[in-house]
Amino acid sequence: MKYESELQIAVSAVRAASKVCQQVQANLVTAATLEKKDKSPVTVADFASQAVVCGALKAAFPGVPVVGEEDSKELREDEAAELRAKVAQHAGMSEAEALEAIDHGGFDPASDPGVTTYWTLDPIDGTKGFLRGEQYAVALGLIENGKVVLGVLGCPNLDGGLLMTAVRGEGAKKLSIDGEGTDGETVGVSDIEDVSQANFCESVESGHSDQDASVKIASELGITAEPYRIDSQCKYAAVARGNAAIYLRLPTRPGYREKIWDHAAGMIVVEEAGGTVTDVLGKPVDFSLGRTLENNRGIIATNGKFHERVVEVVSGAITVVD
Ligand SMILES: Nc1ncnc2c1ncn2[C@@H]1O[C@H](COP(=O)(O)OS(=O)(=O)O)[C@@H](OP(=O)(O)O)[C@H]1O
Ligand SMILES: [Mg+2]
Ligand SMILES: [Mg+2]
Ligand SMILES: [Mg+2]
Repeated sequence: MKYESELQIAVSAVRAASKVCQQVQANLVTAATLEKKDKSPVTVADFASQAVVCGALKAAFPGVPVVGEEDSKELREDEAAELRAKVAQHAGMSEAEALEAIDHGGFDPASDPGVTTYWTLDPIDGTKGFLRGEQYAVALGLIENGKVVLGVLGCPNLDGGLLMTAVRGEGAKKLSIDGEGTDGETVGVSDIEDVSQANFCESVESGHSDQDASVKIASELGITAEPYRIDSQCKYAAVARGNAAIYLRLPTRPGYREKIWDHAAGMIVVEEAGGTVTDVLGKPVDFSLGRTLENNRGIIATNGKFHERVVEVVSGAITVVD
């Protein structure tokens, strides 16, 4: 199999980071933090998760850079001493090791177009879901020449903890988050062919996807099922295993660019499960342009049976402003 050692390391790193996140969610997300809308639990988990994954990638593949969502700037400040200690404790590292590992994720592909192979990491995707005690994901993808070739998506709260993996051309698999190794059950998209019978998933947060537009689009497609709102790249997992046939992420404001780590792992999992992923205008998703998907707007993922029809209706229903 291709990418065998990359997959092995990625799976074990995402499993370890998922456990760190589960522990933080169990210990630090409380009724009091929910009440106060206190974001500190996710901050600890975000940094610790990035430290764990980047530490493992740096040890195994020192020459392959990582495009991670977080950096250690805030964590290095004097006022962050307490936070820094918590991060190191949850990551199981010294403070210096944790800071160094986090900064291994500081690569920007736009800064060096000669580098065409890199990892991209979202240490916690769906931070708002994490804080609500709901769904979130640890998402790691490997990019080569602008395309995702491998993805590992940890979904610690989905069905008691599952992990989806995909290697380009080799299908998508479902593994337990607590297990070992990389063997798993093959997953496949829904086989619904009539779009009116499909259901779609979207963000819980209305600021991340235009939920008013999705109501109109669903009605035009003849879809009557309620939207399935779920946080994070768990939406891609839902499409990959047939819980939803469509994922709509519709631009909410001009100027926003999707981040590569918000899509790499989820996208390859859906594609390898038999689905199709493009942006809202039907363009292929280009991961070669830096930390963002500069040339794409929004996302449409489907089971592949009526993708063009969905793109057509979405293109007619929304105006994409730069
Ligand atoms: N305006 C806008 N449009 C689109 N996307 C945005 C926007 N603002 C933020 N983000 C990114 O959304 C990521 C969270 O994704 P979801 O919407 O799937 O999850 S959630 O409903 O917020 O839980 C979230 O990822 P995390 O920061 O990792 O949680 C952001 O990178
Ligand atoms: Mg994210
Ligand atoms: Mg994140
Ligand atoms: Mg974020």
